[in-house]
Amino acid sequence: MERLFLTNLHTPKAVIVIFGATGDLAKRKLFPSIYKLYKSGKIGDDFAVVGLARRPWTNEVFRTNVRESLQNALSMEEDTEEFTSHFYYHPFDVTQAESYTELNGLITDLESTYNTDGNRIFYLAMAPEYFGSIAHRLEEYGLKNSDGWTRLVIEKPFGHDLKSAKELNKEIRVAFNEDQIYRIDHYLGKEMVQNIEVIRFANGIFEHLWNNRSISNVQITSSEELGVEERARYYDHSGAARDMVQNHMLQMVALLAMEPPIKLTTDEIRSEKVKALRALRQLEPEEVDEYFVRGQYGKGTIKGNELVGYREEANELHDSNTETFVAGKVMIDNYRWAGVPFYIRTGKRMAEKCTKIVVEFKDIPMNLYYKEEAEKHPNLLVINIQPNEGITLYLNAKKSGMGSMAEPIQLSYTNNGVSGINTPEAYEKLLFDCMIGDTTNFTHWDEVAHSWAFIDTVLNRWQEVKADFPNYTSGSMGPDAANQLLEKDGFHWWDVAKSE
Ligand SMILES: NC(=O)C1=CN([C@@H]2O[C@H](COP(=O)(O)OP(=O)(O)OC[C@H]3O[C@@H](n4cnc5c(N)ncnc54)[C@H](OP(=O)(O)O)[C@@H]3O)[C@@H](O)[C@H]2O)C=CC1
Ligand SMILES: O=C1O[C@H](COP(=O)(O)O)[C@@H](O)[C@H](O)[C@H]1O
Repeated sequence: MERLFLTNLHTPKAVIVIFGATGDLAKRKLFPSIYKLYKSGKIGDDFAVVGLARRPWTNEVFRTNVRESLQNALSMEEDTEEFTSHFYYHPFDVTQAESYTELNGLITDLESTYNTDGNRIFYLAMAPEYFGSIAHRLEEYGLKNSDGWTRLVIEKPFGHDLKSAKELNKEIRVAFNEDQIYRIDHYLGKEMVQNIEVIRFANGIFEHLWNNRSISNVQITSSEELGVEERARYYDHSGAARDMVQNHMLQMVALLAMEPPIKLTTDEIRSEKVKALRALRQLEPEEVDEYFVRGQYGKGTIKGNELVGYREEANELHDSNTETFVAGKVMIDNYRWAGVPFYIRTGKRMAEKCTKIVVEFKDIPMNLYYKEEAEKHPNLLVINIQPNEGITLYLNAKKSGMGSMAEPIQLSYTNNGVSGINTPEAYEKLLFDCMIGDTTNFTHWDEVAHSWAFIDTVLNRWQEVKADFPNYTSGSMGPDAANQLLEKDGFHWWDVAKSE
């Protein structure tokens, strides 16, 4: 594939410094994303990447590693020599002060070689315990004193609870302003997550109905087939609530629930999201079991593969009480949403990999076109986030033939089918946003804080009471209690996957 140059406008220039460049995230997500930006002409030749980690690699070993990552992630055999010539490796221990002085020298040299105007991105793809001290040392050793802009990209998790998140934020804010901090939530880079706002606010037919008068409930599912993989150490300390709910799931809730922004600016959009998160109903500890369900997978089968349970995945997990599944009922106590439950559900080792949102509309007062009550089908708006990208609207229409009975029909839009191209990977979009200084799709501190405040109550309650795990089979859609959560409100999870 030839490299494309999409625009004559200035492409962003920067030295991108990746802390943790020998790690999994860099290899699986960051290198392929930078390559796709390069191939699509979104970044030109004025960039360099400095990879940092402790192992004693050379530039050549690093570049070979980058090439392998591209082959694996993008299944391609292209010549990437020119691209990888922009990559430099510097053995570096983040805990050693002298490393930072040497790093500053290397970046300064590369800035003149690659004409990057002193713009620097520091991407922390490392364990979170290092985030605060790295930010502090970047300031202390003058790495922020360049002629251009400096930006700090921080991976999740941002803290372990509200208290630790506040401490971390305080440490980082000593060195960087809020507008220099890019807290990544990769769901905000997904095409259809970004589309939620457009679907809502660019369509009169939805915006009029988008409230408690017309919507009975909203369901957000993000299910994974994968188990804990190689991440037992991290995951067992985290669990599904911290790993997925505090960030990705509540971000989707905020986008679905927010009021229309008065302008499409970062501040206006963020301010509306923050207001929605502020309106989350804070639970009392004794209410947690009524609103939330936790689960941990046992053994089972997915696509014909027999799989062990979570506790058998690694020695240190043998008596783990960590949840690999969460379902919850989230209430938003404001004028628009009073009384409308937002049900969320996420877990590992579930039946399929799928993220989707189902908005269920209220029934009309009288429907004469169905003989049986049970046959009636409410209108649903389904937003398919992944693996399929698109929207399906479920309506009722006349059954073909004699009579005037109704049946559900679907109006579908598939994103890939219409545009004819694969949508960019989330990290690709977010990296580009960072290079052009757009923080809209990154999480502001206030969003992080409100999300932690909400989820802390649930976690504290779970900490007190040992769960009866395992309680769902690998390959299922979670424990029965997750179904009962909706049934007691007169709803059920919509399994709309097979029909699409
Ligand atoms: N992997 C993923 O899919 C996702 C990861 N994340 C987040 O991204 C971050 C990185 O995750 P991941 O790549 O999986 O982690 P890995 O454990 O694979 O990588 C950690 C990296 O840190 C380096 N490192 C460790 N200690 C030091 C040190 N003292 N000085 C310098 N470098 C050090 C390691 O290299 P070396 O041993 O050579 O020093 C390695 O490059 C984490 O915050 C994680 O939560 C978020 C979403 C998804
Ligand atoms: O942040 C995370 O997300 C992934 C799921 O992301 P997706 O884009 O594949 O849906 C999850 O596997 C991981 O545990 C979590 O840290």
